[in-house]
Amino acid sequence: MKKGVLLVNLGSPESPTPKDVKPYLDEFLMDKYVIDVPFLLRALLVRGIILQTRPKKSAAAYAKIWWDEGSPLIVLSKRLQEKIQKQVSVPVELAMRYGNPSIENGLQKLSDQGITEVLLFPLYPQHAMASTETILVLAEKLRKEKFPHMSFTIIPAFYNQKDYIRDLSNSIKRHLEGFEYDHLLFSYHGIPERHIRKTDITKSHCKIDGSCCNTPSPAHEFCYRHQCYETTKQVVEFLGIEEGKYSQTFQSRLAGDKWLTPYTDVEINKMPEKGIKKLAVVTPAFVSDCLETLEEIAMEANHQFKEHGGEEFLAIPCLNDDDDWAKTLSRWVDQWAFQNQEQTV
Ligand SMILES: C=CC1=C(C)c2cc3[nH]c(cc4nc(cc5[nH]c(cc1n2)c(C)c5CCC(=O)O)C(CCC(=O)O)=C4C)c(C)c3C=C
Ligand SMILES: [Fe+2]
Ligand SMILES: [Fe+2]
Repeated sequence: MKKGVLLVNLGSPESPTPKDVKPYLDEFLMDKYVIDVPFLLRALLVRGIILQTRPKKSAAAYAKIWWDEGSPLIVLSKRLQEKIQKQVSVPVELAMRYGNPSIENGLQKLSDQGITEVLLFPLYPQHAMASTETILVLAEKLRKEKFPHMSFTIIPAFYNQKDYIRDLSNSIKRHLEGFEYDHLLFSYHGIPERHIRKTDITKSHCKIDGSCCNTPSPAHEFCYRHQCYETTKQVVEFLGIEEGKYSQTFQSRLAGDKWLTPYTDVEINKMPEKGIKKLAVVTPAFVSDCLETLEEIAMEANHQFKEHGGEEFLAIPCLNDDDDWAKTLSRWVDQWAFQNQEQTV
């Protein structure tokens, strides 16, 4: 049995133009794990309302962060894949949940190399139905329909893995060198509160209040909110950041639903009047810098912070293709590859 790895990230449009952003957003927002309402209502909302205006606005935002080589998210994911490939003994392919290179294309490339055992690796530290789960569902559908000779091993959300916390913390520490911050903000991608309730396997634990995410429960295996708090807690412990000098918020909400609070933009705007003049922001829901970190945080939030009286703003880059992080992922891949070898011997 031959083994290979499929790294999967979110994806980006082909170019930062409304013509390419529209089909990308259509695929993304018509995913029932992202906008989780019945098909007709989803089509009405997405195609009848959101896609009438958002592609132009989003394309303008993408244009501000686009690189000569393409989308930062895809370029950075490729760099990570290449670094891992150099350090491991099995083939490593890269795919995107939306747009290209597709998951089907990635599985086909692995299949063409005779690979039957695939390590499926969603590049998300915290589990959410709109990120990890939709990858797993689509990959399984494709496996059943087109690659029945393959089997998958899944890398679960790694929000509390010692190696991840260490690499993330060390990266934050390096970027904070020489920046005397008043406050460190952990800003995570938001999700609608309803998604938290839907992924609660106990169907009763998640109250989305002050205590549920700190009270041990089997629900936490899939609770995005708990996993975000846990990442923050462990990084803060690792770095020895004192109470009051950090906080956690959720960014990038769409209009309509109630999303996880507190909201990043609302909190950042209030900070200068509370005496926070030098703000550092880290975005641990993303392993690769993307629209949401480069435009929404490094540009927009930075601007808003200063408009409200802030003085200095530091957007800490994601782990991207950090050498230690690439080494950690390579070690995880090799552990799986060799463990399986031992099992089959
Ligand atoms: C942390 C992982 C992510 C979760 C969970 C997530 C949920 C989620 N997102 C939207 C809507 C949009 N997200 C957009 C961009 C975007 N989202 C993530 C990650 C998660 N999203 C990333 C990495 C990116 C950036 C992609 C890039 O190309 O750089 C966008 C598109 C941009 C825009 O128009 O603003 C939308 C829309 C929803 C509705 C949702 C959960 C329900
Ligand atoms: Fe998103
Ligand atoms: Fe909770």
